[in-house]
Amino acid sequence: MNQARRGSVLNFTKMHGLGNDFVVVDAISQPFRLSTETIRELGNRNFGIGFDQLLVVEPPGLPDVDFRYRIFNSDGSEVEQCGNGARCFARFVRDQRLTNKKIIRVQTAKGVIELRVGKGGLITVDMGVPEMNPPAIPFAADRRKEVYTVEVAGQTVELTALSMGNPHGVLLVDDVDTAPVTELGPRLENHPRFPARANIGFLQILDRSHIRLRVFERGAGETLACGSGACAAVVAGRLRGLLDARVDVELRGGHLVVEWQGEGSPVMMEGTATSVFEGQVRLAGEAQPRRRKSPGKNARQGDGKPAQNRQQRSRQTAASRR
Ligand SMILES: N[C@@H](CCC[C@H](N)C(=O)O)C(=O)O
Repeated sequence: MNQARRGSVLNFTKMHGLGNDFVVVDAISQPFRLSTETIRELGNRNFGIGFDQLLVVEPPGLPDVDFRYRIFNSDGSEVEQCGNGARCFARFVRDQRLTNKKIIRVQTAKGVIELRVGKGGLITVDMGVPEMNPPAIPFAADRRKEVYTVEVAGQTVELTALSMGNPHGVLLVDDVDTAPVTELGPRLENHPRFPARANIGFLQILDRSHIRLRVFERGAGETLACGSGACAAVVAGRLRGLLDARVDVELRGGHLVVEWQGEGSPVMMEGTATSVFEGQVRLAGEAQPRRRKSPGKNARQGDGKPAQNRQQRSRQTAASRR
């Protein structure tokens, strides 16, 4: 096997959706394979680049699909869904000229999602049909309910459990500013009733079409916004009979519009995607095998760690919101 010199360079783009921030990597045009440890190091805000999620663009493995979309939390875990990431993914593949389509079909670990690039840079994501069946979430319960009681930290809380492709628990609170996000968030994320862990949303209803939301994300902690969490919150509010079909969701980092017509319908989410800068990181450790001239469909390249003398070049420093 040919070996490139140690310390290969990985090109990336730093992006965010309402402050939920991402490092996005094109794994079609460059070799990419990172260990869990390296992803954690790159995600570290003090010693790495810093991100809530790492998003990887790969060639699709299915017909009639444009790309494969892989998502890693900053703790290194690979997950099924990321709503804000999906909007950034759509903007990234167009900015990088990997496609010029306005409707982009993307393969995720939980099926195919569709991204639509609209006017003014707004991107709409069809997040799929929410799943409320406990084993499919997964959530430990003998039957489906709209509201479950859960014992946590010596108290009983009520939550709605559902999957948006990834697992969510949603609690109703009077005021998100005083909600026990950092106390209950990590405990519920790791609660035994969520065997795959979960994202925990704290939902405040302002009126039937306006909510406020904070989300303690699985594998990333509290983020400024969570797209799948916003969808889960609207579904939870609708299941409880508290919300209309189209809802403005106010998160700490900005607003999203989420629409759900009800049982059996997909959830639609609309919002912005922002590109912040492009950079390079030099990866030390394991040598990166050279990419062959015509890589096979599933070709994967070596493993690497961020080097001590990491270089990041900022080619575009001003954030450009579209
Ligand atoms: N920030 C995301 C969700 C990312 C994945 C999540 N932390 C999980 O583990 O399921 C979003 O915008 O949906």
